Parts: sequence; structure tokens; C-alpha cells
Amino acid sequence: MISPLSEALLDVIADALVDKGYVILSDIIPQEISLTLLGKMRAAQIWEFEQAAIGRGIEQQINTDIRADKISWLENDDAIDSGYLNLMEQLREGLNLRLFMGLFDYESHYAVYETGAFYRKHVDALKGSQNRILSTVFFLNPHWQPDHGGELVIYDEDDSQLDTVPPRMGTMAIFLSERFPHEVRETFATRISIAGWFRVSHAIHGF
Ligand SMILES: O=C(O)CCC(=O)C(=O)O
Ligand SMILES: [Fe+2]
Repeated sequence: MISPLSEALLDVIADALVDKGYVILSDIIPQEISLTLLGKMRAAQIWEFEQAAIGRGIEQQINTDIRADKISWLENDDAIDSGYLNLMEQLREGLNLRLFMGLFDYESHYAVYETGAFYRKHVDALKGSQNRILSTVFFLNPHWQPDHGGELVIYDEDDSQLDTVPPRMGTMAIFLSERFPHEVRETFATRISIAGWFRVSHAIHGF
């Protein structure tokens, strides 16, 4: 059984989201889970991953000038993925209880950025689209060095830089999807992350 995220930690995350809309945390995921996720990625056939696309629905397209990562979606019926997804479910419930966010479900993918890859500045949700509400990024890079680059840079609504986050193993960023433009700087070593999005239900919100 996975140890749950503590009530105290959920309080910290909820307070930070109210206060500034984002939070960077380290080591909130039990190590046995992050190590299994990393093990899965080390054994994975990265060339079988999909080339990541930009845009949603029929507007979706591949544009490697904007993003050049390869992705693979997490599935609930996969024993390793479900360890992580269960924790995100605890986060979803904890935040709904504290902030009445109405978070309904969660989608997430592993992303592999090989040397030279990046993801140019973007927002994860269009304003008012009410689909992706809260973004999470979890990093799986145990020996990250400053000269490997690959930082996640978070900007405010006026495009001032708020935070520069090295993608070190165990670090997690959580931010309001509509509010924070962000980018992945060019990486100089293979960089692995799990990006995920809590969504609200269109049915409930009347779309
Ligand atoms: O891997 C990261 O640091 C962030 C990726 C990202 O912004 C995304 O997939 O939308
Ligand atoms: Fe993003």
C-alpha cells in the first residue's frame, strides 16, 4: 500500500496555490515509487514513444521547432503507472476538499527530451477553456548537473521569470494551467519528466 500524501503536505500545497498559484516541492513522492517509474523509463523503448504534438483536438500538429520531446501516456491498468496515478488521485481529492476546485480527472504522460530537445514557452490551457486547470510536472533525473540545462522556467502573466527549476529526481512543480507560461530550456542530457493535468468535467461545467 502506498503511503498517502500527508494532510500537512496537502495543506502546504493548497496554501501555496491560493497564495501564488504555483509551488515547487522536492521528495513528496515516496522513493520506491519514483525509482520504479525511473526503472520503467530505463527499460523503455523510447523510439516507440509518440512524437509530442501541440494544440488540442483537430488543431493538433507536430512542430519540432516548438517541442521536440517524445511521450507515452500513463495508464491506470499498468502496475507501475498506477503507483503514481494513485498519488495524484490523493492530490486531486485533497485539493478539492481544501479549495473546492472541482478537479474531475487527471491525464499524464512520460516525456523524454533527448539532447538538443526543448519545449518553447507556452501555456497548458487557453484562458476560459476550462479544461486543464492544474498542471503537474515530476522529474526523474537522478544525476542532473547544472550544465545539463533542461530547466523548467516559469513566467508570470507579464512574462517576468518567476522560477527556474532544474529537472532533478524527486522535484515536482504544480501550477495553475491558465496562468503561468513556461518553457523547457534546451537539454544537454536525456531528460525525463511526467507532465500531467487535472481537468474539470465539461458535463458538470455545462460545455
Ligand atoms: O517537462 C517539463 O518540464 C514540462 C513539460 C510541459 O510543459 C508540458 O508538457 O506541457
Ligand atoms: Fe506545459
